[in-house]
Amino acid sequence: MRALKLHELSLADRLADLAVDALIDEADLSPKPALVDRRGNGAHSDLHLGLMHASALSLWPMFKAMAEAAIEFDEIGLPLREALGQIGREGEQAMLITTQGVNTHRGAIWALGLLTAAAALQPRAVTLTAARLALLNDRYAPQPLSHGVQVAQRYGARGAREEAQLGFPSVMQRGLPQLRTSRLQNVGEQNARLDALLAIMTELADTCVLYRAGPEGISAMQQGAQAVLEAGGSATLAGRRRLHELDLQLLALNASPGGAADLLAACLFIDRLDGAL
Ligand SMILES: CC(C)(COP(=O)(O)OP(=O)(O)OC[C@H]1O[C@@H](n2cnc3c(N)ncnc32)[C@H](O[C@H]2O[C@H](COP(=O)(O)OP(=O)(O)OP(=O)(O)O)[C@@H](O)[C@H]2O)[C@@H]1O)[C@@H](O)C(=O)NCCC(=O)NCCS
Ligand SMILES: Nc1ncnc2[nH]cnc12
Repeated sequence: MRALKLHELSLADRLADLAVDALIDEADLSPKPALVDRRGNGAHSDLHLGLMHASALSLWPMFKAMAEAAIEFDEIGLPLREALGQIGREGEQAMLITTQGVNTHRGAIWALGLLTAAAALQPRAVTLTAARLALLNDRYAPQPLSHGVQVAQRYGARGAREEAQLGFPSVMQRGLPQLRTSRLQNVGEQNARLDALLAIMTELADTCVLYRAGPEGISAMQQGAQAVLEAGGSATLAGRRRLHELDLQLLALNASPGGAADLLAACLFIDRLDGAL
């Protein structure tokens, strides 16, 4: 039988591949502070690396369907936004069936879902297009008292919704420039990705951290990440020591930066779009 060549895959297939690859690469990256990685479960009792992989793979049909919806509707508007919401909710159900009820990738469904659709629609203006989609109000979205909503009420924090509506500033202004700067310094790809994650953590109001550890957790995350970068980044001995300290500090606070992890996956996805389409 003739082997299928990569360029014979449809655009939607390739975007879904890129999104799942980004999620798996994020999960595998180690050592991430207090997050699930190759070393262990971080600050999570119900997550492990195999579950993160299975969850990422379960989302492939959802990402493909989001890209196909964007191609079919072919314009930014409420019909596409509401179709994406419906596909996202179904994807969330598929994830929960795979993980037996554990929330592995809720934030990633939101961020990477919007970016996948945006890449299918406007490959030259992906984050702007994703932001315009995120600004549209899906009339069928449920309004649960999520952790994000609870910490928004308590601390006025801006969460996943606003990050997308603003065009992913944590990725575009922090993560992606750091990823590329670290690569230019020849620190190795894994260290460049760790540095990108740390750069995202320096300013993010991660609602997972806020919910679990309040403003103290956010300060520990932001200042600790900054300290690693100022010490020379994760490829240096001084930076590694700071990274280890940050890991211990976040574990002691039970503070898991799950939102930052999702945004690292978004960063890897956007990085790879160049040249892949
Ligand atoms: C619009 C939504 C994003 C909902 O937003 P909201 O803030 O109301 O909802 P949350 O349920 O709190 O989820 C947001 C998830 O986004 C990630 N995140 C956190 N902070 C940020 C940030 N500043 N910027 C970007 N992304 C951020 C984070 O996801 C990761 O953490 C998950 C674990 O979270 P947590 O809830 O704390 O943990 P649990 O296991 O549930 O509890 P404990 O362990 O603490 O006991 C993990 O999954 C990561 O992915 C936030 O969780 C959008 O999601 C939405 O509308 N959803 C409804 C369904 C839908 O329509 N979907 C389709 C949309 S196209
Ligand atoms: N590696 C990870 N660990 C814990 N929560 C996450 N959410 C997304 N990626 C994660």
